[in-house]
Amino acid sequence: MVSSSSEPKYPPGTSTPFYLARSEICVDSTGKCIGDGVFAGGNYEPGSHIFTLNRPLVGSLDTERLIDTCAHCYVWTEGSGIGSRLYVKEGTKVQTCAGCKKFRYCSKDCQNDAWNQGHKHECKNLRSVNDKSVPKAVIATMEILTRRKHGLITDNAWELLCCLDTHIEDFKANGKYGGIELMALGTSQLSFTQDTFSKDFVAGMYARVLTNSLTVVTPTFDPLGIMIDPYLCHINHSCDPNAFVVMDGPEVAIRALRPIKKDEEIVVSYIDITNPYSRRQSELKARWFFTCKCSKCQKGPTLQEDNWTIQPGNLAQKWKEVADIIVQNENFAQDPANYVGESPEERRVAALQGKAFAGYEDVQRMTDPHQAVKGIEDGMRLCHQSGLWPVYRQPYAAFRDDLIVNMLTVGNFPIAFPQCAKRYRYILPKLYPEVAHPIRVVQTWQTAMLTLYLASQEGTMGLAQPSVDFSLIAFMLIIEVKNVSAQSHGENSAFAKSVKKKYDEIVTDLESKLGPNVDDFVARAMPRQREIFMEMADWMQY
Ligand SMILES: C[S@@+](CC[C@H](N)C(=O)[O-])C[C@H]1O[C@@H](n2cnc3c(N)ncnc32)[C@H](O)[C@@H]1O
Repeated sequence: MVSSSSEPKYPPGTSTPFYLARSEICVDSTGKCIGDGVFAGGNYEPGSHIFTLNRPLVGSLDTERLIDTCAHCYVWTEGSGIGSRLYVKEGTKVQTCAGCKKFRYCSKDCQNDAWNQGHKHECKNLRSVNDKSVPKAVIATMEILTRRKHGLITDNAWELLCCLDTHIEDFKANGKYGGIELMALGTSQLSFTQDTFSKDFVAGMYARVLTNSLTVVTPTFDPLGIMIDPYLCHINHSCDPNAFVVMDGPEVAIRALRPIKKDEEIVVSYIDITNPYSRRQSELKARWFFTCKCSKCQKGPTLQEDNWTIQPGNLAQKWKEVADIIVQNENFAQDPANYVGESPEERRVAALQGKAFAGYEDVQRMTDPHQAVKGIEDGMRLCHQSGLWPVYRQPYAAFRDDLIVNMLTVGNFPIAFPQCAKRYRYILPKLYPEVAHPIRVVQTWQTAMLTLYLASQEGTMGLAQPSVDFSLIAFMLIIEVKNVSAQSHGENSAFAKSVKKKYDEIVTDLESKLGPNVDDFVARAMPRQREIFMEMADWMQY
């Protein structure tokens, strides 16, 4: 293995300096630093851009996304029918590569660029497995090996990639190494690189992909696949991050969430940091093999993520009985991820929490939105009726996000809308206190576009009341997003531009109706519409 030095290394083509160096976060049990991290080369204000890479070294789409997403620029051609993905050009379609019949591209340019960047060496190989589904981590590893073999990965990038920890010993300890060796064998054959890389080296690279990849996302954070990059993959985790990753097509930007001082380590979140302490710790240990000691984790289960609405001892009799049945039949209460405490009351709550998270995981695997809605509603009822969950505690809040997405998919806008209002009022400010937090921004945008859609419908689908002006509520939300999208996504991002375009359209429309008095009208009417929208947050019982 190539050892990394603490000497700063700047990636070519980045617009703002950052550097890689020994991280004080990654330490072994004796406190010795054992890993690298990415450090700020300058001071950064919240919402400012730290650096951008034109594209990650390698990206690999989820199997389900191979059919509707460009394998080069990652434009996802499906998705929201209510317009929250306005940054996708109308009519964008993908066409299958005639060679491999596996990847699809949205244009000749994308196909040609992908060909030159490595697909020409992989196309034939992929064709041989055309009718079989190949795991994305295998495809990513295959691309890394093939591209290095053909001189398409520089020595510097290769050295940095090889510095990343394989966690082989951890995989041996958790019994998963056998599976890794098997996958590595398949990857070697698929990449035709047996003459270049040993079996063990390929297993190490495959393991690196498993433990170092980041998620490829759309600008509205729909997950599309995984990416590996020698620079990005050096960024360490914190449950209290000072930066976030945002994508604009293939471009990956790191932006500041909080003030970052020169030489401070840049940290992002690998997981959903709105989860309770024990769940975060378990997930990080299981997937990335470390114990998080960030400022938030050091406070243990004492922060808002771990709040319950009632004390475990005050659970209603009916829910005690439900919990006891779960304790007898499932092992949720023993799972450290659900840990609440040792007393019988706390173990009951742990069992209910485990049941809720298991239900949430089941929903993630469901492809039929009607079936998913049923699973989501069961989960939300458990969280609400047990009286334990505040609306912002997970997985209650995550169930609501999924409910909104699925209600939009099945066209049930009269339910989706008040749920969006509830999320906007009670959940987003709590979970994402920074107004330019990208998740808060895209979820507010989703609500804005739904409201605009409702404004365009005759009778507003039964939601209309004489005092409600859906157009104005939509305009209010659009203004809010427009004011922060440069911080969350970057001024020149396709997302920020699509928001600005929609804002301009609405202003033009209002001017045509109201003449030059738009500002007066908005200033007069908006506060009342905001109040009405806030009242709508209480329309749904849960
Ligand atoms: C994507 S890599 C980050 C780069 C890594 N530090 C290195 O030098 O290879 C992920 C790995 O870094 C380590 N890591 C990341 N964040 C950490 C943290 N907050 N505390 C301890 N180790 C961490 C873990 O070993 C994890 O599996």
